[in-house]
Amino acid sequence: MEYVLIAVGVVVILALIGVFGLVLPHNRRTRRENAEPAEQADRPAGGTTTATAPSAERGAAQPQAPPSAGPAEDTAAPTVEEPSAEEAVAPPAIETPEPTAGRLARLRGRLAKSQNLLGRGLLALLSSDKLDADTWEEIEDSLLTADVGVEATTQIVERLRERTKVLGTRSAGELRSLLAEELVTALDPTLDRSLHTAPHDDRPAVMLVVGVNGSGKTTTCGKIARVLVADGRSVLLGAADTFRAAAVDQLATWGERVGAETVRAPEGRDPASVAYDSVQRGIETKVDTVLIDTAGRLQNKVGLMDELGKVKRVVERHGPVDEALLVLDATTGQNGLAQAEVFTQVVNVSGVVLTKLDGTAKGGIVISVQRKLGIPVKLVGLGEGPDDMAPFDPRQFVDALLGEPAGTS
Ligand SMILES: Nc1nc2c(ncn2[C@@H]2O[C@H](COP(=O)(O)OP(=O)(O)OP(=O)(O)O)[C@@H](O)[C@H]2O)c(=O)[nH]1
Repeated sequence: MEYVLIAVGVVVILALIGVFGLVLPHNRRTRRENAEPAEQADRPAGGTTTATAPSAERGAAQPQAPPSAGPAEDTAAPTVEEPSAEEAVAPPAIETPEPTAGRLARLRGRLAKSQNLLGRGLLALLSSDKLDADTWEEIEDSLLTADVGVEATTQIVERLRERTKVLGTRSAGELRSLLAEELVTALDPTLDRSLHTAPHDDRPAVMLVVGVNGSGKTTTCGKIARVLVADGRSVLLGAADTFRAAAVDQLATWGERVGAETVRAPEGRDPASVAYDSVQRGIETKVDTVLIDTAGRLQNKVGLMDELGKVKRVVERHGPVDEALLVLDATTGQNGLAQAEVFTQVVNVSGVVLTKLDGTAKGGIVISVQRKLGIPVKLVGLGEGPDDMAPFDPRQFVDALLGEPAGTS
C-alpha cells in the first residue's frame, strides 16, 4: 500500500512539474514574442520617416501615442486632429487687442540688447574725454556690429565728427540729440509707413504676407490681424501656407482669438486657389481686409517663387494687392537680407516686418534693410506675445534706443 501511495505522489509531482514546465516558458515566450515585433517596428518605421529626430522614430513605432509637436508633424501621413466634443461646442473667447498707439514706447524694454550696444554704448563713447581717432573707430565698430551697414555707418560717423567739431561744448544732452538726429535721418522718417488696409467700394483690401519659413510669418499674420482689429478693421485670414498643416491650425487659432474667420484647405492644396477663395469669401462677407499667409520654403527657390507669383496673379483677378509685406527675422542679419531680395523680385513688396528685434543687439538692421531693399520697415516684432508687435516709427525707435532725452548737464 505504501508503495502505491509513493507511486501516486511521484506521478502527481511529475505531472505538476510538467504543467509548470510547459506553462512558465510559454508565458515567457509570449512576452518576448509580443515584445519583438515592437522592437522590430522601431527599426523599419524609423527609417521611413523623413525626420531623423528620435521623437519622430518613436512616434512611428507607437501609433497610439499622441502626435508630437516636433518634426513628426512634417511626415506625409498627418494625424487628423478632431476637436473634442468640449472644444467643438465651447465658443472661443474673443479678445480685445491692445491699441497700437504707443506700443513701441510700451515695448521699449524689449530692445534691451540693442539699447546697450547702439544706445548706451554709443553715448558713452561720444562722451569720452577725448574724441580721438581711436574713439571714432570704436564708434564705427559699434555701428557695424549693430548691423547698421557700411554705407550708413560711414555717413553717420562723418556727420557726427563734423558736428561735434563745430560744437564747442559737448554736454550729454547735446550729444544725445546729435546722435538721435543722425540715427533718425539714417532711418528716413519721410518714408510712408502706413498700412494700406482700407477696403475698396466693392471688395476688401488685400494684404499678402511673404517671407522664408521660420521668420515668424504665421505669427506675424496673427499679430497683424490683432493690430487691424485693434484699429477697428474687420479681418479675414487666408491660410495659403498649405505645406504645413500646423501652420494652418496656428493661423486659425490666431483668427479665433479676435473673431476673424480663416479660409483653409486640406494640406497640399494649391495655395493660389486658397488665396483666391479667401478674397472671394472676403468679398461675400464684406470684411475690410483679407490677410493671406503664404508658404516660405526655400529648398526649391524656383518652385517657391513660381508659386508665389501664381498666388499674386490669381489673387489679382479680384483686383490689385494693396499691401505685400515681407517678414524678415532680425536675428539673421545680413544673411536674411540676401534671401529677402529674392522675394522682392516676384512680389512688389510694399513694406517690411522685422521680427525678433527683442532677440538681438543688432537693431541697426532696420537701417540696412531699408537702404538695401529701398522698402520701409512698417512693423517690428518685439516678442512672442500676441500684442508684441508695433508700428515702426523712427523717432520713437531712436528714443527707445537712447533712453529719455537727458537734461542739460
Ligand atoms: N522673440 C520673438 N519671437 C518671435 C517673434 N515673431 C515670431 N516669433 C517666433 O518665431 C517662431 C516662428 O514663427 P512662425 O510664425 O511659426 O514662423 P513662420 O515663418 O510662419 O514659419 P513656417 O510656418 O514654418 O513657414 C515662433 O516660435 C514665434 O513665436 C518676435 O517678434 N520675437
